[in-house]
Amino acid sequence: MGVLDDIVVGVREDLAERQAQVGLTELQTIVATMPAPRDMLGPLGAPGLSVIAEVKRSSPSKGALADIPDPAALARAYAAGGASAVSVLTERRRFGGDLSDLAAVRAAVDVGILRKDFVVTDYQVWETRAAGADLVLLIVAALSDADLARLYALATSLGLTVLVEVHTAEEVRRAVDLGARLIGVNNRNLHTLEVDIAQFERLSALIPPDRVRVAESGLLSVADVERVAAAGADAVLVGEALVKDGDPRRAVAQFIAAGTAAQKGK
Ligand SMILES: O=C(O)c1ccccc1NCC(=O)[C@H](O)[C@H](O)COP(=O)(O)O
Repeated sequence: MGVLDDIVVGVREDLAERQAQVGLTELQTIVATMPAPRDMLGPLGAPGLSVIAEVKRSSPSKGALADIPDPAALARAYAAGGASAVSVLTERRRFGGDLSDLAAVRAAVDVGILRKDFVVTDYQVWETRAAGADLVLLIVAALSDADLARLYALATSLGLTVLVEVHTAEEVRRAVDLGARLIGVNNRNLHTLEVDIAQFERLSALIPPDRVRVAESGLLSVADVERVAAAGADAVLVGEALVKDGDPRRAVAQFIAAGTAAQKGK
């Protein structure tokens, strides 16, 4: 069993506990009273490089990354630096996250919020919307075509923008066939945890130009961000480099400026 399969087993166990506490009907009642999510395709595809800045405490590949006692404060720094969206890892066992982090970030910033988790059921999509997220991640490698299509349709019907994550040429094909508007190339292989930022360079050309392209994972320096921006990234999703930086506001602003310049020079 690869790392991704292992993570999903734990996610399903934790999910069963939450479902026993809050039923689907209760979530649907909450959602019915909520304002519509922000549409994030426009901001992420706007001219210049957009940054999706992640709240990430730990990871299977690197272990503990940063104490983040106040996710809202970190999110405010990201937004002040110009981040278009904040990604909140809500998986508990491997990433030290929680849905309450997302709620705290929602209350603190007015930019888009991505729920970064391993979404494999309809319940999680409703839960994402009820928590106040604007975007949800669907990982192609974790889903059959039928599940991917059903979850995508549900999420879009709830007003969520879906970030469809791929890592191989075959997964790009599945994402494009699905009609995904926002496609993220994860430079990290979720079965082996190997990272290679050339993966974005290889797959970017396979994504039709009318889709918004996100380069995800392993972007640790300005040079890395410049590289993917020159290869066609409209946006980058960055965790480790930002949570380990003593000045996340400045780090986000620097990535935006460098990436935007690299897009123009390509
Ligand atoms: O980060 C991991 O080790 C990881 C392992 C298995 C599944 C997912 C994983 N990360 C989730 C993410 O997608 C990243 O947190 C995100 O792309 C940011 O990556 P980074 O900038 O490398 O922290």
